[in-house]
Amino acid sequence: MLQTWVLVVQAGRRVWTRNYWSSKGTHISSSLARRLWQQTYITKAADSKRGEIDISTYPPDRIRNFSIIAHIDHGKSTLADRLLETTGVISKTGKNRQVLDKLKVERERGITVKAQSASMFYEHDGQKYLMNLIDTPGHVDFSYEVSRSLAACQGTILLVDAAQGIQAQTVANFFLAFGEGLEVIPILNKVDLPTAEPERAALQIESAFEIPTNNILHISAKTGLGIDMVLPSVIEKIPPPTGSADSPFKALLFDTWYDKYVGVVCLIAVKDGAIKRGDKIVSSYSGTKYEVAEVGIMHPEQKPTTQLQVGQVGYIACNMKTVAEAHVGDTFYKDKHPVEPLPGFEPAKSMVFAGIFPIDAGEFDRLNESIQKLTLNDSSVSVHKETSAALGQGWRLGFLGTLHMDVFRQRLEEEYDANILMTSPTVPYQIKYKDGITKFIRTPSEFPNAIVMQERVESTMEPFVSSTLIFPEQYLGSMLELCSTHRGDIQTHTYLDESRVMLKCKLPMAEIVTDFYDRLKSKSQGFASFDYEEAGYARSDLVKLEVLLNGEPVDALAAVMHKSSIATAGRDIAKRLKDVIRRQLFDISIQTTSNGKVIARETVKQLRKDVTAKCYGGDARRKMKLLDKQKEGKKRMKKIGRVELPQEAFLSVMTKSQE
Ligand SMILES: Nc1nc2c(ncn2[C@@H]2O[C@H](COP(=O)(O)OP(=O)(O)OP(=O)(O)O)[C@@H](O)[C@H]2O)c(=O)[nH]1
Repeated sequence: MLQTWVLVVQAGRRVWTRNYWSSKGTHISSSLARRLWQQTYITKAADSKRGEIDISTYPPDRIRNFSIIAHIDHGKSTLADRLLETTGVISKTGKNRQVLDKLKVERERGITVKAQSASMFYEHDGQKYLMNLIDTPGHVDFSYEVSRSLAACQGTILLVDAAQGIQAQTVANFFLAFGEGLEVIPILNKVDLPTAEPERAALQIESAFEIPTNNILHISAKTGLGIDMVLPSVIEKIPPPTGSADSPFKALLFDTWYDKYVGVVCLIAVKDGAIKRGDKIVSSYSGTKYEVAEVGIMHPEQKPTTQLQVGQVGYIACNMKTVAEAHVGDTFYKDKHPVEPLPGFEPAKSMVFAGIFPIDAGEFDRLNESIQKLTLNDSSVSVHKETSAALGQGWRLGFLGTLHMDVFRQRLEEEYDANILMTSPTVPYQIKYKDGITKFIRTPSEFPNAIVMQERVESTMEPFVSSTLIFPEQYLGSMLELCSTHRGDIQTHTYLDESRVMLKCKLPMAEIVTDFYDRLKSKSQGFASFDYEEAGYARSDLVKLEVLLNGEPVDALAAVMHKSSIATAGRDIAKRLKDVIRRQLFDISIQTTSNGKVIARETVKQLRKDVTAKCYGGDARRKMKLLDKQKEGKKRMKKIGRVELPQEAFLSVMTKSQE
C-alpha cells in the first residue's frame, strides 16, 4: 500500500516529483501514484492542506467578468500579462510573455488558440474587486472560442492596434459582442510605436461603431503606458453580473479541458446560488449526476476556493471520466433542485475536412491514442475512421478552418511525436437527390459516380461564406480581381476613412481552404485583413477529379471541385505526379479524369535498374547488402496496382495543392 508520495504545490498547481515509493520501499510508477492520490483526493479531501481561498466576501456588485477581443496580434495576450502583473497574479519580472498562451504551438506561432481565463483581486476607491478576465483567440478559425467566452462576460475590451487601425476581425468581434448586448470598452494599443496613428484609428472606431473618440483609452501593453486606467475603466463601465444568491444553484458550462492531475475540468459561470466541494450536481444536457471534488478560480493556474457563488467565474472538477461528457453550453444544477436550462451554444461546425494516415501502418494504434488525447481538449475536432485503398487505415477529421487544421497537425507531430500523412483539405459538399434526400459529402470517395449523377442527382451544392476584407485603398483593384478569380460575388465596398476600404464579398468556402488567404496577403503586401462567417449552401456545378496510375484509381488523390477548375487542376496534378514518381521497371501512365473523360495524360518512362550492376565478380556479401537496402526502400512505398508510389509523391502533390 502506498504510504508516502511527494506532492509539491507550486503556485497553486500540483507538480509531481519523479519518484514515488510504497511503504515497503518499492518504487511505483508515477501514474499509479497519481491514480492513488486522485482516489484519495476525491473521497477524503483534506481542505487544510489544499490551501483553499475564501472568495465568499465578493458579492456580484464587486465582481466584473470581462474579456478582451481584438484582431489577431493587436496585443490581447500582452495586455493580459500587464493586468496580471498590476494585480500581483504574476510577478513583474519583465519576462512575462503571453502567460495565458500555455500551449507550445501558441508560444511558437504567437497566436492564442485556446481561450484561457484568469481571476485577479484589485482595489479601487477603497473597495476590493474580483476581476475575471477571459482571454480569447483572435484568428477567424477560433471565433467559436470567442463567442463561448463572451457568454460568461458582461462586458469586453475591444483592443485595436493604433498603427494598424480597424481590421476585419475587429469588425467581426465588435458585432459579436454588440449582438450579445455586452458593454464594449474601446482601447487603442501600441501607441508607443513610431507608426502609431491613434487619432486616425480613433476616428475609424467612431465611424464604424459609433463610439465617440473621447471615450477611447490610449495604452501601450508593451511599455505599460496607460495600463493603470484599464481596470478602473472596466469597473466603472462594465456592469456587475446579475443573479440571486438565494435561488437554487445554476451555472453555465462554457469551457472544458483535461488536466492530468484532477481529470476533466469545467469552467463555469455561476448564474444563481453557490457551489462547494462535496455538492452533487446534475447536467441538464444528459441528466448525469456528479460529485464535486474541487471548486476554484484560475489564478492563473487552478487555485481551489471554499466555494463559487453567484456572479463568479471559476472551475469545478467532478467525477467526469472524459471531456466528451462535458457539453459546452450545458447548465448544471444541484441534485433535487432542477432549474430552467440556460440557452446553450450551437455546436461547433466542421468547415474543413482532411484525412490523416500513419506513415507507418504499424503506428496506427499509437496514433489512434494520440488523436483521442488531443481531441480530449479540443471537442471542436470531429473524428471518423476512414480506410483508403492507397493509404490504409486512417481518420477523416473535421476542423473549424485551415489554421485550426494546421495547429492540430503541428500538435500531433510535436507533442505526440506522430509521423503522419495529411490529405488536402476539402469542404463538406451536399448532394440533393431527386427523391428529396440530401447527403453530405465529406470525402471524394462519397461523391456519386457518373451514372448515379445522371440518373438520381437533382443538384450539387457547396458551402459559401460572407467575407469582410479591409485594406488600404491602393489595393482595391487587386482585391476585386482576387475575389472574382475565386468565384466571389462582390456585394459592397465602403470607405472606413479616406484611405481604408471595407469590401464585402460572398465566396465559396472551398476557395478559402486552398490559396485565397496566401494570395490575399501577397497581393496586398500583408496589409489586407480578412474575416468570414458561414452563409449557408448554394447550388454549384461540382465534379469529381480522379487520378489513375496505370489505369488504377488512387483514391487519396481524388478531389471534388467546381467544374470551372477541373481542366487546370487535372493538368497540374498529372504534371506534378510525373515529376515526383520515380521511374520503374515498366512505363507508368498517369491520367486525370472526370466523369470518365480523360483531362490530362503523362507517362513516366520505364527504367531497368540493376542495383548490383556495379558489383563485379563474386562479392556476395556486398550484393546482399545492396539488395537489402533496396528492400528497405521499398517498404516505404505504397503500392497502387503494380505501381509503387513513394510517400514523398503523396506529400508533394498534397502539400503543393494546399499552397
Ligand atoms: N510596440 C508594441 N508592441 C506590442 C504591444 N502590445 C503587444 N505588442 C506586440 O505585438 C505582438 C502580438 O501581441 P500578442 O499579445 O500576442 O497579440 P494577441 O492579440 O494576443 O495575438 P493572438 O492571440 O494571436 O490573437 C507581440 O509581439 C507583442 O509583443 C504594444 O503596446 N506595443
